[in-house]
Amino acid sequence: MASSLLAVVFAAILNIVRILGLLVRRVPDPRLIVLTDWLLQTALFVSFRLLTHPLRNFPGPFLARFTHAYGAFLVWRRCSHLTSIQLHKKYGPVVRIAPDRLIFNSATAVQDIYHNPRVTKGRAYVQLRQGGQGTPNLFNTLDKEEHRKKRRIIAPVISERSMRVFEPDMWQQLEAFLVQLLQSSQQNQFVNMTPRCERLGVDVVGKLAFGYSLNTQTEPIHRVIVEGIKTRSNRSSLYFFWSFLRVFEPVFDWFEGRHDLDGFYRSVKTMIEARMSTPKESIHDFYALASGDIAPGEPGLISKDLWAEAVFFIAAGGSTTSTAMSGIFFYLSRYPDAYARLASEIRTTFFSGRDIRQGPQLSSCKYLRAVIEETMRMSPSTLAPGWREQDPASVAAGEPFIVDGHVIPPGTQVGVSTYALQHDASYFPDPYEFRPERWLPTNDNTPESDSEKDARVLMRRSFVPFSIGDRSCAGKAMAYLEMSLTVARTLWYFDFQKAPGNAGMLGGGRPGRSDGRGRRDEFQLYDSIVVDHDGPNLVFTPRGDFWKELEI
Ligand code: HEM
Repeated sequence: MASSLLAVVFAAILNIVRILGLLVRRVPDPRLIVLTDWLLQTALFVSFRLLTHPLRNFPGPFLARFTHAYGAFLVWRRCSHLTSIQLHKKYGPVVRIAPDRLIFNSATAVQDIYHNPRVTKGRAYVQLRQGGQGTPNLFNTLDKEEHRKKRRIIAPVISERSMRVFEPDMWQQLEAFLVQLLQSSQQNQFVNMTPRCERLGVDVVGKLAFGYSLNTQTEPIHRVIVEGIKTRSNRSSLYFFWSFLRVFEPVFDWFEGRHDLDGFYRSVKTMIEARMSTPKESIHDFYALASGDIAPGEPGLISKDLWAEAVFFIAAGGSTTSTAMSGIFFYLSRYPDAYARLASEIRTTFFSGRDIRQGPQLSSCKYLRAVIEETMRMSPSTLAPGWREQDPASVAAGEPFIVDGHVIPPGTQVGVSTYALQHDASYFPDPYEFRPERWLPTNDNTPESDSEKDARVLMRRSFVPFSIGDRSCAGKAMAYLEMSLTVARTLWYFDFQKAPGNAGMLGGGRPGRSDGRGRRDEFQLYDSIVVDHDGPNLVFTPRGDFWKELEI
């Protein structure tokens, strides 16, 4: 109320100043008038933001109070996850990172934001629609009822049950991955795991989405999908933070070209068209399971709904798992004890590489699960906070929205940096140490004390790589299956270590850097909607004659 009153007063002052400006137009130098007008407007704007903005009492960098440019600059430098740790150290568990955005860093805030029926996705997600206004998909729908409907349609495609039917297709793609590793090992070449895992991820999701063999692992034709996903993601992450930047789209096109983006869209179109000409029920895929509810379009045309879901599905399923898998290979090549323990678990649980399938034996590999979780803790596949805001229905009902004890004004977007939270020493002691054991029960038989139990519960609640609540990842079962099969089968057929010399350093930090990238044994991530990375470079050696099982 007070702030709207002040806004009216400021507007009145501004108008008086403008009228005065008109009156003095006889002054010979009009530049002076423009300058005075501009200075006054700026002074009024700054005073308004400092004195009356509903978020004025939240701490944060001075510039972030006035403009989204501060946060957008961090996104552009691809380091906002690293900076959020520094900001939380400086300002505490809540930081104002933009005029209308707050980031939090506590287990309580995670529950208050992501597990809260009064909350919906923030309006920033509209920027993740094609062109910033296109048809909403499951991921960027804001309306809760519309989201529920979409989720009911798509969740069965990637459920645990669906994965039982889909596993042979995943297996086939994984076989190609292993054969490629074998060939590199026979040619004594080291392997950069980032492109290998990216191509595996895309091939798997292409099969699941439209029963289509993209074969990016073995042929170059559709590899542009991987680059296209990255280009789209880099731009979207800027718009996700500051929608104004979309006006520069033609400039980005001019500098970067649209080759990758157009190639990505062309490949998706090829897949959909090929699938639409095949009988629907003949393949177990997204198209067969979901196209009854998502109108596929007139014969020969792809509907906007199907297109929006397909573009997201390919990107979500293809890139996230590849980040986690590259991270797992990175950490195993740096931590010999973890490598030895995991290799021993895999090699004693199964009798042959052919037995490594979904089921109780794979589930019994507790250390494998711990390695996956520890990797996703240290190097989560999504770095940008998932922005949320109070649902309009809750605002209309006059309900309060409280996060970690703070009353959040309507229209404010709030989020948690998964990276910062998962590196908070109060939840994860020695947060930069890769220690899968933290996810396992202790071996000794001494019962857990109350404080140990509390610490374990708190650690679990602060581990959120898939997010939580009704907008959490729908593809979790698929992701765990893909990561488990890939790592277990690789360790069955091969031993690996980091490449010798400088090549072996790829993927790690550079000692001496003070920007959060100074840790040699931390897998370096570059912030974007789809996280970017490079490496590790690894040398593979086949184990005995086990490789002969592979279908070359
Ligand atoms: C390690 C692998 C993965 C990680 C860490 C991950 C993480 C996430 C996160 C954090 C979200 C919520 C994002 C937000 O709120 O902005 C999300 C949403 C989603 N993910 Fe994943 N994801 C992974 C793999 C997959 C896979 C393989 C699929 C399957 C194609 C998938 C499908 C989805 C879908 C459909 C949503 C939207 C859910 C909704 O809004 O209802 N994800 N994922």
